Amino acid sequence: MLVNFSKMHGLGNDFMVIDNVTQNVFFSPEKIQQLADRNFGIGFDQLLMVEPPYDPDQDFHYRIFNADGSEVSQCGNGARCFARFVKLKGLINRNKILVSTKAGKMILYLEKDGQVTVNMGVPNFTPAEIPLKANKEEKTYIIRADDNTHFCGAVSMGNPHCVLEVDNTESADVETIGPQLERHERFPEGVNVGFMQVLSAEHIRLRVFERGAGETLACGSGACAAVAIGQIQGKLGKDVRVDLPGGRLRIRWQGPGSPLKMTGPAEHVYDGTINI
Ligand SMILES: N[C@@H](CCC[C@H](N)C(=O)O)C(=O)O
Repeated sequence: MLVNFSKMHGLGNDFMVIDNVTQNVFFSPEKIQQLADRNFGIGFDQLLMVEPPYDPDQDFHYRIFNADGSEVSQCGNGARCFARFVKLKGLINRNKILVSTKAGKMILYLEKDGQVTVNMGVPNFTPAEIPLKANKEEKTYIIRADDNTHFCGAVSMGNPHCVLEVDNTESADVETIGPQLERHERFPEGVNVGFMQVLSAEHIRLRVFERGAGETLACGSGACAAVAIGQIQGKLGKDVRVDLPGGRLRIRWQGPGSPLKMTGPAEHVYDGTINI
């Protein structure tokens, strides 16, 4: 069977994107791992499947799979690439796109300057809904791993995130602490781990060790999580520039109860066909 796909990226967080509106493609977790392999496959952090809407008031449904084959409910950089993809492929001709994911509904806007803005919904700090094992909601949780104590904020952006403040993202021990917290027993579904350096109330640096993919050049939902957590901890303002290894995002959040907005680029790299 021949499968058409596009290779895309959002700030170097890269994707294989499949139109499952006009095709009928199914991959097992093992097949996804094989395709994600950077030496033996196409190579990507996440696979994005664009599907017909499950709900009549939406334009599309969008499924997300990590490089390890696990299906997840949110991907911020992927959402921007999804919006660019459906327009590029003529699946829609509007600049406002309504989409559902496993996490709920999102609204995406293709901006005149080529950037994409995503309404990421309301950040959810309720421990059971992140999910995080905790007796009560806190701004900062103390988590012990391998004789080390970590102070981190936690939030669901439709997927689970914890964020640690560091003095310098360049020297942060992302490779050790990332995997320790990713599968920590306090996070029953695993967690994406952000390392945030606060430069000012309007500017942070961020590295993210992603659940199911390892450290990526950028994580959109991770950037949203860092700003939401930084704001409730009193460190950040309402409009924040987030510098990730792959580039910059703008995150705007009016505070608890409001939806958070992310703006950034979405790039098409090439189209391909594989014989499965
Ligand atoms: N790269 C993404 C997040 C992808 C999913 C994540 N690894 C998870 O397991 O929740 C983004 O840009 O948000």
